Amino acid sequence: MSGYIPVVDFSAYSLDNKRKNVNDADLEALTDELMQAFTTVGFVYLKNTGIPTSEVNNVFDVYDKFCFQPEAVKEKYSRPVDRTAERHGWMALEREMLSLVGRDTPAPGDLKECFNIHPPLTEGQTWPEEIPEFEPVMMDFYHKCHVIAMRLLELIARGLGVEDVDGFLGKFKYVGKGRNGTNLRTLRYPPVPDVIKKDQVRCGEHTDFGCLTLLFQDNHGLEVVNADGEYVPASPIPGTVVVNIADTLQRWSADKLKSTRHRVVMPESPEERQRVRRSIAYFFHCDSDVELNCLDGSDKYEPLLAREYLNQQVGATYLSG
Ligand SMILES: O=C(O)CCC(=O)C(=O)O
Ligand SMILES: [Fe+2]
Repeated sequence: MSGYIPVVDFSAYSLDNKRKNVNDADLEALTDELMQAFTTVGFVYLKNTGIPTSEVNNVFDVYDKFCFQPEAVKEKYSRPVDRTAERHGWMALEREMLSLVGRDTPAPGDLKECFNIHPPLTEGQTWPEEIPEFEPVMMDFYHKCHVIAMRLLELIARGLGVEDVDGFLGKFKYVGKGRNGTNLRTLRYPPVPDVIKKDQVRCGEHTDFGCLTLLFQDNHGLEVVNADGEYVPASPIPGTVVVNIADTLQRWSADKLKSTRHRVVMPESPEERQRVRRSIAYFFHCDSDVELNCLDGSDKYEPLLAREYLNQQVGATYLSG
């Protein structure tokens, strides 16, 4: 733990706290702390969110169960290769390469296996019937993340001085209902094989596309770029969730909020290389048809639909195959 990423106590606005019981002075202090971090580092560790660790572990276990299914079963839930398809479904090892947008040298696929959950399911999409608890466990977790993300967003809007905070929150009304890119992704990085391809990593260097990301992790490997452009570890701290600003919110805030590059590296020691890494990312997006006008009233960026911006960002990312 480098100490570079601050730990912020979210008790004042945790899931256990009903909105009407929340103390405004506490929220203001929390907002200041979050803004300090999100305008510089772009990342925080959030503790006391009210999401129990047992539920996080349950999501890891349910996804493990899926990963241990025969390949033919998993294939049934494979996400279509078509880049324009909705982001729902399973992606096999090496199927995706996350790397900086615009990078032009092809790199090997990431050594990870992930499942994107993007409700509501549309035609042809199904929940894994082999694991009956998959849908309820994932959806319950999705809803908890949604509440935390909305609360964070409200504080960020206040911190940015947005006048119509409710109006701003209203630009996220289709989360989980369609016309919105929010998705929950479970990830499993298997033990590192003896032979790997040149430049192959667990998850390539990138920034996230949406507005905010919540990331739960059980093992080392995540690294975040610091102010000097160097990677520092963002190792798991028990009981916390990593939260970071993503590209859409950076652009929308006219770069006041920072979307910071990060990656997941291979462990060095032979013992560590044998350890699986599991993580869960909740990618929180605004509604697809929102027009991104700089929230500070400036014209730093041209107005652009969130959907169009997302498509630009996603374009260079997915390996077909
Ligand atoms: O697995 C992780 O910890 C990071 C994954 C990630 O950054 C992503 O999928 O955007
Ligand atoms: Fe990421």
